[in-house]
Amino acid sequence: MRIIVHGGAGGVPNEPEPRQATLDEAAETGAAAATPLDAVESAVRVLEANPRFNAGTGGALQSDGVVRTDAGLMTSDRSIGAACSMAGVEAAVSVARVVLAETPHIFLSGEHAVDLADDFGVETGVDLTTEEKRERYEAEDPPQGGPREHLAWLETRFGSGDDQAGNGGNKRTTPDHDTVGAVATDGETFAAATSTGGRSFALAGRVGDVPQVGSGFFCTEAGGASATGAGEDIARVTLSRRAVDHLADGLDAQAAADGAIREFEELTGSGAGVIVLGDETAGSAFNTDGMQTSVAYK
Ligand SMILES: NC(=O)C[C@H](N)C(=O)O
Repeated sequence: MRIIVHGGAGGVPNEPEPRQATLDEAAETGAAAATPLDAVESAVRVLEANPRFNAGTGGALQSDGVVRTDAGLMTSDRSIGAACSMAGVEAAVSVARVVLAETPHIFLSGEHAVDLADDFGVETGVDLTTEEKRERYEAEDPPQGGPREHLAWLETRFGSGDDQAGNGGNKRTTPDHDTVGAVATDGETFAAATSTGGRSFALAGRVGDVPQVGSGFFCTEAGGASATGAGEDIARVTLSRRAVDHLADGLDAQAAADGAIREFEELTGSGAGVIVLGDETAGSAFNTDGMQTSVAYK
């Protein structure tokens, strides 16, 4: 098994070493798995369980102070599973896998996704909030009332506090850099997965690129990709699909990642990163200040 994992694109993390050690552990865990789907699920679960990453435990708080998790995965035969807006679910990637394996659908949301998790043995009711993120939220004088009040509150706080409309607003320095993802191959088939707590102080119920096929993740027989960064802008350009299309056009994984990020920047002026795995090659690219990755092979 060959696997590449990422720990999110954004600013340079405060403590890169322990994060890198966890990414290496995730890659090793995935490389030891039996199938590419098992590989990406098990690798992402290592990262979801670690509060240093904005996925599962340690996820970003939305405007109402709740962490809601999103994840998506896909295999090269175009099987897809995604789940979003789940309160109290650490292993979002495993819920996505339940959607893929156990339902005739590709995407489930909110309380129904949590019910599905519960019924299929994925733990629910987990406290995903870290003290540090709770304190950061409380210090921002949280909004009361309905969505209009929340929108007024998040105007100056969401992400890096810049314009949310695209057009270069979601700057490269966005602090929300800890989404996680993995792409794996056994030499014959591929799988890709991405998982996140979203973006800090987003409107309660907001869902970004991560569980949207082609945006946060994509996979065909040409290879797979997992994206991270300003989710609204990633969705605008379907970043992961773009990277995999470059593989299908014959580029190697590094050139595919570079091309996709170059186009993303030209089209949005925003910040993101992507990991790509093709036939023989792994690649990654980002236009933010940092993105940690790890590759393993067994
Ligand atoms: N840090 C991230 O990658 C955030 C994620 N792309 C989202 O918008 O939900």
